[in-house]
Amino acid sequence: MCGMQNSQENSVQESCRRDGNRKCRSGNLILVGMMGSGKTTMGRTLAKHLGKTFVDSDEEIQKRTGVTIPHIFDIEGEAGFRQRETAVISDLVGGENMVLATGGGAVLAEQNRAVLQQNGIVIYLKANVHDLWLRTRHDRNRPLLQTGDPYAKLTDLFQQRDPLYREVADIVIQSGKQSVHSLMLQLVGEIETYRETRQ
Ligand SMILES: Nc1ncnc2c1ncn2[C@@H]1O[C@H](COP(=O)(O)OP(=O)(O)OP(=O)(O)O)[C@@H](O)[C@H]1O
Ligand SMILES: O=C(O)C1=C[C@@H](O)[C@@H](O)[C@H](O)C1
Ligand SMILES: [Mg+2]
Repeated sequence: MCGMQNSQENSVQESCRRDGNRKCRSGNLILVGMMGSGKTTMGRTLAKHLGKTFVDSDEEIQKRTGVTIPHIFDIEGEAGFRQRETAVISDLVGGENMVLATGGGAVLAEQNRAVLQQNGIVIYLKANVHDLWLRTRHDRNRPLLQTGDPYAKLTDLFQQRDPLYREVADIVIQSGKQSVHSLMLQLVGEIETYRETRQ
């Protein structure tokens, strides 16, 4: 991290200390959004850039169970997976100075939405359905998209979830054709602006 980024991040943390609530003071940044919106990819890049710890709720579920997400869906169904997801999120949000990438369906549970909002600045990584489809079409690790028409499934999920992502988000950032790195730099600027307005 260069000196300028350090001083920028210090001033961000200083303004948040004055703010006094955990959302800001924890130093946590929480990414929500659809499958393929880039939460894992962007989360890793953002964490590295800001010197924060990167945590991913899907990865944590797989680590704890020792099996893949498709396997959990096979054995326990989506309902079983959601219970595990809620338990993992409620543990992970206790951390500090981290970037937390959530699973695409994390916002479905009201309990998750509440704890995400309370424990960090929530960023909705928004992408259009066509881009989501392009990014996920060759991947077999997303059980909800293993249907005859994943484009239609993504369209349905987007319609159902977009209001929930917007409800929980402090910042909404549109991801499109720009590189992950330039999107990350734009996001860093938006986080700084968000924190300044909370002084
Ligand atoms: N801004 C971007 N531009 C182009 N491709 C991207 C972008 N962000 C992510 N990708 C690509 O899209 C794919 C899915 O990204 P990623 O796994 O980060 O999504 P996710 O939001 O974590 O999905 P999930 O909710 O299923 O965990 C990856 O192949 C990644 O390289
Ligand atoms: O959008 C969803 O419901 C999901 C997204 C992934 O991150 C995983 O959490 C799982 O495949 C379910
Ligand atoms: Mg992910």
